[in-house]
Amino acid sequence: STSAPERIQTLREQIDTHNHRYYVLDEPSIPDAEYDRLFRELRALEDEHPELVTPDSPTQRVGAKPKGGFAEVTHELPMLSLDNAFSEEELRAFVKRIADRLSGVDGSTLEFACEPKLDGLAISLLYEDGILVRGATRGDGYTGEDITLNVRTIANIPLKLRGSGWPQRLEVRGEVYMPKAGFEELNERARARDEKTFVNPRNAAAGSLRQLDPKITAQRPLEFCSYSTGIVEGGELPDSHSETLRQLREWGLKINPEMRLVTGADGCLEYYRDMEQKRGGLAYDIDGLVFKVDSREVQQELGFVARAPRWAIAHKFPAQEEITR
Ligand SMILES: NC(=O)n1nc(-c2ccco2)nc1N
Repeated sequence: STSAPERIQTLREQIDTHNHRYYVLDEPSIPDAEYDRLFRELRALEDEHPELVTPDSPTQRVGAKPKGGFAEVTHELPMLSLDNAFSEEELRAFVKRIADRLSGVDGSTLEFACEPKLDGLAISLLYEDGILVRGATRGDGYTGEDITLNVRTIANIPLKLRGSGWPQRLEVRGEVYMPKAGFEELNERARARDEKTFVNPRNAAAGSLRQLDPKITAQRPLEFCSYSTGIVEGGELPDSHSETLRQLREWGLKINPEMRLVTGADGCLEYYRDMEQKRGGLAYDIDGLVFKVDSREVQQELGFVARAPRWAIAHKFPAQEEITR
């Protein structure tokens, strides 16, 4: 028969793989009942052998409520916001400004990575030696709140990276959001209990993440989607943004399946028209799109203006008349 440490290791690997397939690849691999059985067996073995419990075990997602408020986190690299474009002209002007700054580059051949702009809460995840060590809100871009215990409860945020080859210190940035269906169900339950409801999924996500008690956060239908990196130490990332996102997916992080590579302002505007059509049918709220110069070298050449990167723009949809939910 296999020893407890061996059985625990096997169960963890199986559960991590099922989680990856279910939450990141959207390809569930076993029936829920079978998954629950594995999870219960692991929890029972860890109860019998508490000395074998490690923070990255799938059973260690929901911690105890910390005394006092959230600790503060200073972002080593500021999490800057994005400049906005509200029209085709402004989008074209953005691309032209970039081309003008890059000697001899024709904007129509410049590659852009396009992503939906998720309407949630921006957070930072810090992985050291592949282990999730900290989660923080964006805050004002320079200082945020330490919400590590809360982000650990979000099922599609890996507690440890998959595969290998990640930098010793890797900061992953992305959005925590609440899918529309989860938002409706949450408000339905709140109404049934005469509790307060949330105005929209963005507020619901913010409210759920900034709960002091992780047990409450754990009950909220939150998801994470990564869209950029911050600190990278002790290792290399691919040369382009789109390749970096694909690498993050290999390491177990969710990226948005609507991400596309296009060329020039025309390519961005075609993506804008496509996504304007798809928007209503998406499982989550978006308030625009984000276009980023794909080449990291060109991003570094363009740098940032005081407030936002020169190399990225958020192209917002016209504000929807307040739809009654
Ligand atoms: N909110 C959102 O979906 N974002 N935000 C960025 C971003 C902000 C700064 C660099 O990239 N990218 C995406 N998809």
